[in-house]
Amino acid sequence: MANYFNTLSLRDQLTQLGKCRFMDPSEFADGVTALKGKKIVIVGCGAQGLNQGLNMRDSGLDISYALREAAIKEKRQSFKNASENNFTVGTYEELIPTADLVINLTPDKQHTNVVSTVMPLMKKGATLSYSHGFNIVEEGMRIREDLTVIMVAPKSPGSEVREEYKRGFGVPTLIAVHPENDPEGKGLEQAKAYAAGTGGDKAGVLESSFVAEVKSDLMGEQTILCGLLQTGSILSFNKMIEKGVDAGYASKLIQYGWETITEGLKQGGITNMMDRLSNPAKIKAFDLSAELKEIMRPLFQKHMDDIMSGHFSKTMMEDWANDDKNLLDWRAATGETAFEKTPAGEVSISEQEYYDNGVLMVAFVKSGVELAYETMTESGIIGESAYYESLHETPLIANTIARKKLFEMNRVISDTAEYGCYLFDHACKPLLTDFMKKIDTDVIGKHFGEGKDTGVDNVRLIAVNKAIRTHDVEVVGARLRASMTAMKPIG
Ligand SMILES: NC(=O)C1=CN([C@@H]2O[C@H](COP(=O)(O)OP(=O)(O)OC[C@H]3O[C@@H](n4cnc5c(N)ncnc54)[C@H](OP(=O)(O)O)[C@@H]3O)[C@@H](O)[C@H]2O)C=CC1
Ligand SMILES: CC[C@](O)(C(C)=O)C(=O)O
Ligand SMILES: [Mg+2]
Ligand SMILES: [Mg+2]
Repeated sequence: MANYFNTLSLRDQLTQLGKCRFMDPSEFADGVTALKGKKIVIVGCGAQGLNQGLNMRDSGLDISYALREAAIKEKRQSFKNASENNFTVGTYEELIPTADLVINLTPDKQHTNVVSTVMPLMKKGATLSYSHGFNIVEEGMRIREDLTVIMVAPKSPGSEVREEYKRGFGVPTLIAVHPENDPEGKGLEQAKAYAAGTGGDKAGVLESSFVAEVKSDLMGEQTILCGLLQTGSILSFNKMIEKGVDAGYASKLIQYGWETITEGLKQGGITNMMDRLSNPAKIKAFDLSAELKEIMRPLFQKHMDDIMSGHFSKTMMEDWANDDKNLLDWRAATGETAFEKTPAGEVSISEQEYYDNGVLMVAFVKSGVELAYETMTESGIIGESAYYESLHETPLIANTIARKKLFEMNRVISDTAEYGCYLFDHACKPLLTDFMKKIDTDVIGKHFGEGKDTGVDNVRLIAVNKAIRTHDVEVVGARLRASMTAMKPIG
């Protein structure tokens, strides 16, 4: 199998990378009708499998789970997830031949194996769906010509897919139809109905392509969403310990700080997050962020280049073939960091204190969101896609760190995201050595400017505010957030 993206002409690569249309809510007027009464079988019942299935069943669809025999016999977690929620569970042989739609929600590493096993069992004219297109785009998986191939990719961890649905909304979702597999022209209608079933249509759906989803998803998760939150956590914690800040306080500031400051991001973008700081702290965060952007830009560009060329997927697949040696070593090393091992102290930290004592964290978030957005859009990915994969999803990932630190983040995200996160973190930490030498507790651990003159130069403040507000991620973000709030909850 050859990397599908690399087999395309440059013109086709650019067309597919640039495919991105924000769909009008009226396009979802038929809801789940295109899948109503159809037999839907989900393969795998993990982070995405369970939560998407629960939402679709609550939306009136017929969902069951096909698991490998050993998982059923040994009553593994996937079996418990499905059976304890009263879903029908069966083997591939029992359920796949009956399915109109087979949804593959197993880890990306297993897709070639799973799809090769499932495909011969699928009935003629059925549909196969993915929530991430790695297998199609990076591995070049070829699917039987009579089958329709679609993608419905929630821009969120599975836990949030369910929580947002229960709140009456959903998470933004990318949908796509594989251009090589739409023999009956029904792919888009089915993908729309599936997105409506998960609640995605209530938060905004982009009609995209497998190529655009894969290249933007990999870039977001490796850099701002997971990689930089990991690097920022470890470096900020170590600095506070070096400077004598109480370990329990430092641990709590980081564990819950990302969630608190990115709540500001979620509500009103980088502008609002920065506006939560005092004027002098805002200017300091702006300057730190500019410095961070200069240092990290080549690393962000390397990640994007390696994702585009297929180098990233090639090296990750080599690790798969090597029994996940790098992944497992990096996972173990993360578990041994002082941040992971130090419990959050029983101290009270007010919402505002997370901003005032976490100016460096604000600078990390601003630099990472802007760099990820800039690097993606410079490579042909459309602003809306880049927004979802940078600014929009950062608070959702920050929520996972608040639950159980980096362990929880890396447990909840896909194995592909976890691998990319560690890869970035191991390259980024050494790059920031000199930068971190200059950092003191005024920007991490203590209140910035406490007891000092809070005056600022008006001209500088106006220039800083203008630069923050006119960044393209803010312009695109304000438009998308306005359309999300205009959408109605699930009826
Ligand atoms: N994690 C996330 O939040 C997101 C994930 N995605 C995508 O969703 C897909 C699923 O990822 P995710 O939910 O993280 O996966 P998980 O690792 O959470 O789920 C794994 C599931 O697949 C089953 N499984 C594992 N290995 C095999 C195998 N060899 N054969 C058959 N079944 C197997 C497991 O069951 P058992 O081992 O018990 O048999 C389990 O039910 C991926 O394509 C991912 O990129 C997209 C957006 C976000
Ligand atoms: C951010 C990681 C992700 O892409 C996701 C939750 O969207 C993943 O692969 O887990
Ligand atoms: Mg993703
Ligand atoms: Mg991903």
